Amino acid sequence: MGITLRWGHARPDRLANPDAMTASTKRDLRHAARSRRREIAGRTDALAREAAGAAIAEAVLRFVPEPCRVAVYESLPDEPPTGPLVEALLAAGHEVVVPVVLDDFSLEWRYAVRGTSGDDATVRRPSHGGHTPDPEERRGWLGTDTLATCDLVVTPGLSVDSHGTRLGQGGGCYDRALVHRDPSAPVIALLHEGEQSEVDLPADPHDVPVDGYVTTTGRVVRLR
Ligand SMILES: Nc1nc2c(c(=O)[nH]1)N(C=O)[C@@H](CNc1ccc(C(=O)N[C@@H](CCC(=O)O)C(=O)O)cc1)CN2
Ligand SMILES: Nc1ncnc2c1ncn2[C@@H]1O[C@H](COP(=O)(O)OP(=O)(O)OP(=O)(O)O)[C@@H](O)[C@H]1O
Repeated sequence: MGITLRWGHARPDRLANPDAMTASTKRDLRHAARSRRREIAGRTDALAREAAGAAIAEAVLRFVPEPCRVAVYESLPDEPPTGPLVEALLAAGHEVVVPVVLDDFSLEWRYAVRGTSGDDATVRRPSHGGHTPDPEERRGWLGTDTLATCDLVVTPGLSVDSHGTRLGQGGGCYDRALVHRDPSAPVIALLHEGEQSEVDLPADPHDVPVDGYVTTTGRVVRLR
């Protein structure tokens, strides 16, 4: 008896717009990656988190031998910790900038302050319950094209595949910001150990690949 292949029906709206096709796939992958991240964070105690922060700091610092400007971000409780990295970079004399999300999902940048960490407002736009900056604060912003002046860009991400395709939080904030980067500056994502993707992630034309990633065990993986 022959095998009958049962083809599914293509949804015309998805076929007409490849971006829409990856958008729904990305949504599912993001959902799974977020629950994996919650699970990893749930079994990471304070001591392990401290070790992860130190391992990331040590690994990333090896990328920046000369005093330079590094873009980092203020990690949320479930994310690989960036606090020790910011501290270590500042202590070594580097300039550190961190993002502020704007209503149109673009990112502004400001100098990092020692000891501050991300909270809910970090990933909420001002018009959607996030932090609304006052004029004084705005005066300290460095411009949405600040990545052009950075020698190393450290991005958040839920997963990265072997080509450097990064799955982010879905705002497209980093894709917009990375348009401005200096092409000679490495872009690296931070992941919990185990979050790297063994299968190819869907990539849209706007997705800017990362050059590698660093994990919470201090493992450095160069991809490009
Ligand atoms: N720690 C950290 N900081 C970061 C990021 C990150 O992933 N981690 N970002 C990585 O890109 C940027 C912010 N990314 C964002 C991605 C999505 C939405 C968003 O869809 N927000 C919804 C409300 C979400 C909620 O209520 O929880 C909205 O504003 O409508 C906002 C910001 C910049 N800073
Ligand atoms: N350079 C860009 N200019 C305008 N819109 C963009 C740009 N990059 C991405 N977007 C839009 O942002 C939305 C989210 O994109 P995507 O799903 O790739 O986000 P992500 O990479 O997971 O998020 P992030 O970059 O914040 O980590 C999409 O609707 C996409 O069209």
